[in-house]
Amino acid sequence: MRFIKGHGTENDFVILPDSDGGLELTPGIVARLCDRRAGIGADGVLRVVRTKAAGDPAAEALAGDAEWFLDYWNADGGIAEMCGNGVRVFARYLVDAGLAAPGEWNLATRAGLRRVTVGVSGDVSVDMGPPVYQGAGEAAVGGRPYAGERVSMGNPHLACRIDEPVATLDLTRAPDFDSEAFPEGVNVEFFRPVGDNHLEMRVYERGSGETRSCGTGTVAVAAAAALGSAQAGDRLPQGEWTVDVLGGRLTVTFDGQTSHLKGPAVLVAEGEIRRDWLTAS
Ligand SMILES: N[C@@H](CCC[C@H](N)C(=O)O)C(=O)O
Repeated sequence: MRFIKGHGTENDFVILPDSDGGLELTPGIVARLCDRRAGIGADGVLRVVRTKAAGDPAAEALAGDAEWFLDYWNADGGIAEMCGNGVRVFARYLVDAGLAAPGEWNLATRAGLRRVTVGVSGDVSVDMGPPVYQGAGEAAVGGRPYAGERVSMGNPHLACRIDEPVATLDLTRAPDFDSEAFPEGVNVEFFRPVGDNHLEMRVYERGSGETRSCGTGTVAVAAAAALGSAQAGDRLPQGEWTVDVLGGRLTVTFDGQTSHLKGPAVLVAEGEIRRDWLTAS
């Protein structure tokens, strides 16, 4: 099985090319691939499959609008609806492999279509869709409660504004959250304003633990920070936000209708996964 290793602001992925959908990926295989000591190591797996061969009727319904489907898996083997950094790295891979031309086109994800803008090299940007505000929520770290804003970016987020530097948080263990509010689990972000439209953020991802970046989380915190500037009701924010994560810097732009995420998407290595390792229990 061929693989490529890539990352977006150090949110890292094992990319598995599977154009015609022959690969039988299981939660166990994904967890082993993502294992940082006994596997390749990653925050998640991106299976690259033609939308019409995705093996998922909801995805295949998007085949007329997007040639490729992002089949995203978290490091623990769970599936997620969307991955903002993953989409960007996936697009970089498609262009690098000659499977898509540089330019602007749709990708299919479990959260629907996402439009990417990708050149021959450099940053990749993606239309992430409008953030969906879902009201207040709460998480706790080491027994200390943090109030946050629930935001859906296709996947669930709780964006908690804090006053102290994010470096002071201990995220070695998963934050506690209300499982009735988040029956499917949640990605929990902690952010602090550090300048005009400028935030720092750390994230504890559902299914992956603390990661060095999260694209959907970045948009969620910018949306939560912008909430005060949005008018009550159905208006969405406008403006550009810089979000510093442990692995670098991302830019989030709101135009009153949707959100765009822009940042680096880097391919690092490629190789073969040994069949004997893959089939060993
Ligand atoms: N790192 C990703 C988000 C990956 C999915 C997330 N862990 C979930 O379960 O929803 C990003 O860049 O958005």
